[in-house]
Amino acid sequence: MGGWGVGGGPRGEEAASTHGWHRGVPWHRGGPGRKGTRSWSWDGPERGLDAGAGGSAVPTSPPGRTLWVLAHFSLRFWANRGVWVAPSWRATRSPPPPHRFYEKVRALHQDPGASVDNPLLAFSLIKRLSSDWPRLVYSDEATENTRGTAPLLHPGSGGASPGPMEKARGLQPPLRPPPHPLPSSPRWFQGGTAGAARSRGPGRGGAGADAAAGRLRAQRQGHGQRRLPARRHRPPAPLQPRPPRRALRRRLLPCGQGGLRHGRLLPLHRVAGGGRQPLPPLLRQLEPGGGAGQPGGRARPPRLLLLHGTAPGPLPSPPGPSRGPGAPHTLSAPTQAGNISHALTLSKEFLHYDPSNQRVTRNVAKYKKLLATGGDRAGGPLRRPNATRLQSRDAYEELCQSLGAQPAPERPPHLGCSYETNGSPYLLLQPAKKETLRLRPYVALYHDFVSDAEAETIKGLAGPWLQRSVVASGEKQQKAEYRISKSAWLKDTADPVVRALELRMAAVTGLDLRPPYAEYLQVVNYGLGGHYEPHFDHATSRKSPLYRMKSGNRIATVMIYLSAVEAGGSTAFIYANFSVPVVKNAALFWWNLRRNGDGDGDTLHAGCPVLAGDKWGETAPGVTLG
Ligand SMILES: O=C(O)CCC(=O)C(=O)O
Ligand SMILES: [Fe+2]
Repeated sequence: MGGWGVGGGPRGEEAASTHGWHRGVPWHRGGPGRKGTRSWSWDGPERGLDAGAGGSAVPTSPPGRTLWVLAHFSLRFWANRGVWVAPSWRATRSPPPPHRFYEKVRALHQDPGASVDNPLLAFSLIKRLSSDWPRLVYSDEATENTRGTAPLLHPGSGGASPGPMEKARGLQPPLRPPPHPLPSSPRWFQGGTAGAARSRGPGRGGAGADAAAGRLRAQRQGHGQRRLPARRHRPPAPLQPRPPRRALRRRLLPCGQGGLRHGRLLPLHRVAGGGRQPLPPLLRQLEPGGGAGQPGGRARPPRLLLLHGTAPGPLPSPPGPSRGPGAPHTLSAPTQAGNISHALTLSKEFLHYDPSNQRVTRNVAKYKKLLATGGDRAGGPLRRPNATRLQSRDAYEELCQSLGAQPAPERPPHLGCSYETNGSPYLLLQPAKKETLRLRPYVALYHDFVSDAEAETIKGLAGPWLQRSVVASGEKQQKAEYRISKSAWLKDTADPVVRALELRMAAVTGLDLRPPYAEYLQVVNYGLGGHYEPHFDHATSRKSPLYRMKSGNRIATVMIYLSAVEAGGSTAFIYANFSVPVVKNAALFWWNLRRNGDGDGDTLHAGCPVLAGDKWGETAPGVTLG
């Protein structure tokens, strides 16, 4: 005990026991507001019985219940055929639509009362506001309820002369779904929730969670026996796997079992160049604190950063406070999510209340032009073609559900834990604690690679500069739906801690991380549901701009986990069929290229959706051998 390995701990079992803890809001069996099923749903009676003093008129004794159900359905039968049922009866005997509506509202109001500091509750709250409430408000029950209660509220509506309330307010039109997603459900959140849902985390779909748990159980019983989907283009067999260069003979240590729990994750990314893309005018317009079109606005660092650039510029100064009265910052959310038509709707609504706002007036003109010219489609987040049909998707989802490291199918003697100096004087006094996780592809985890203080420093330095992460898309860098996170780049001159980390990484890996051989460190932050779907870190096409960079293709990646996460967030190696849990302060290392310089197809990997917590990482894709 007291060891520091992750390779064979009981994490999978822990994960399984907590899996599926969250069933979301208890909706009706027939689904919210689904036509055809709702009048035959048993939810009304069942909920009435369960609810006790919750206001239900449903009898609790079996004969009474049977009678109630018969009366209930015959009432529905005749009501559906237009036969009048006395409003007073309906009002006192739980008429189905208001009853169901009431139950739904009540279910949504059920709250354990715990603090939203708990990330799971925070997620559940956001989900409730984002998707559950709109579903309820625009449900069939709500519509029927409105219609059904209109005669009660407006006694004159049945006859020729309108009642007093009708006169004042007019007849209520039936509610319709909103033309666009509500402001509370920006795409980034939907992307995040989708990611989390794929991992069967918080959310509805208990059946999915059960199935996932079942798969997980089966998987635990046959360690690493899962069948992977066939690969289309299997790259040539790798040359001998190689540990980092100049590895000295090492003493293998037993890796402690279960000594580590899901930890904090701090990946370090380093990106060559670090140049920045000019802010698209549209975004600059909406930029809080200045930018084009903001008289007197201080020059702001651009919001979009290039993953690869040419001339690293100085670290920009932190964002200043918002300027301009009533700057509609919230409007930038749909714009940045690529939903220009929604941004247009919101901006028009904004102008309704503040017609003199010049900035929003200009934006409205811009959005209209963008929509007319199709420019909105060009700027939206990148979607992966046939993403749902990716061969690797099932394996990705399974690995992410397992929430931890899978034991290697075989445990050759060279897998395990060791102290390493790698021939570096930097490591003589404090050797690196290395856990070799896999040989093909070569993946190692260096435990306690950074201290808590260093992790906090890095997060503090990067925090003000975090922007939505981008991916390479041809010559450009673009936001992508399959990468939901924020990132910032750190030059080694930003702080002595950054420089120290670079030296440590160089010592441990034997790679030269000085410019122009490596990219800047990239700090990544994943919120709830944040994820990075399966990808390669190296360029897979000769046409990629990576090949034209001085540094060449990315030979290896180091990722430091800077924070712990409560659930999810593992780094999954899809083809290699294992995932590494987030271990705070540890650094994950893998080679992206084979010895001959070809990309290693076995390194397809992903950042699993974060289910609870906040995942920070710093990555450094090294690009040349030292
Ligand atoms: O977050 C992770 O676990 C993986 C991140 C990653 O692969 C990347 O940033 O390239
Ligand atoms: Fe990656």
